[in-house]
Amino acid sequence: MKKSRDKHLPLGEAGRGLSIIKIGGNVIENKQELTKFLSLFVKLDGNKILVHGGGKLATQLATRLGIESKMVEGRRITDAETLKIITMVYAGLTNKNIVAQLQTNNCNAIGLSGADGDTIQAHKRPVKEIDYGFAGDVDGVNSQTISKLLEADFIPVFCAMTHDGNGQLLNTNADTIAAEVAIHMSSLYETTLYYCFEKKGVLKDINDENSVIRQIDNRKYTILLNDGVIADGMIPKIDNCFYAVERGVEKVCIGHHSMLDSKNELFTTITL
Ligand SMILES: Nc1ncnc2c1ncn2[C@@H]1O[C@H](COP(=O)(O)OP(=O)(O)O)[C@@H](O)[C@H]1O
Ligand SMILES: CC(=O)N[C@@H](CCC(=O)OP(=O)(O)O)C(=O)O
Repeated sequence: MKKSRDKHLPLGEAGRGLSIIKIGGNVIENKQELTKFLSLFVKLDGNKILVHGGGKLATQLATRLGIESKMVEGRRITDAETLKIITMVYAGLTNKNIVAQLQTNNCNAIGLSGADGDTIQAHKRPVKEIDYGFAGDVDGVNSQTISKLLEADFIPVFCAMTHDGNGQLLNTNADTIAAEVAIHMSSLYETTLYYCFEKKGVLKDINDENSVIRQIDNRKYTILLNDGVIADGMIPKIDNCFYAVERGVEKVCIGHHSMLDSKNELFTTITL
């Protein structure tokens, strides 16, 4: 168990474990899956934090409003109109629905964007070859504030939004938010980060649901990338996993949300 590096925290509290779970659009949009996930989430022992995406729903709403969604390498180009849509979808509809559902399960969830309690500070991504618009790169996470919420028995539920401290909300990928929160919280808690998605883990054969690769280290990752086994959204996801492990997160897993059930051992663990 890690000891607290913070003098203000009671040691007993700070030394406990913390689970950070990220869910994406495929879980959020499927009512039955979301309910199943949330019932597993509430049963998890110890401190916990939920981070959710919802990119698919934002794309659907944008289409209905006649706004085209542009993605580059899995990241949304966020112009002023798109920022309004994602604020409504992520910080509004999705976040509040999840919080309300958790409340029905006796789980005292509190919905947050990075602006709430100044929990996640970011800056607008500088324009290089691509102008991502109002996309935020994370500068810092206020682990003290988040820890105070945990100590007060709140369950933080983060959406995929940060702020720049000058009144500007920014769109930040939910996988990145989960990694950054996990990294900063790992100085106070023994932290495990779970990336939940619709498959059982990183698959050797994308068409074979049971071909889960149980462990991926740096060397194996390079081989899998070269062989084209890992592609699309899985590349930035695994990059986030390595980023988190390299910076002190104890354990990082990718799999179906059923991996939160201690009886299920089929998922992927990322190690250095
Ligand atoms: N080897 C692989 N194993 C599992 N999924 C993979 C693999 N390679 C690519 N993928 C794709 O990565 C996707 C997950 O990334 P993404 O869509 O960004 O996740 P999320 O649902 O968390 O937003 C999967 O839906 C799958 O299509
Ligand atoms: C900058 C950026 O790309 N942000 C993401 C945030 C939502 C997200 O990450 O949703 P999923 O986890 O469901 O994919 C987006 O707008 O799509």
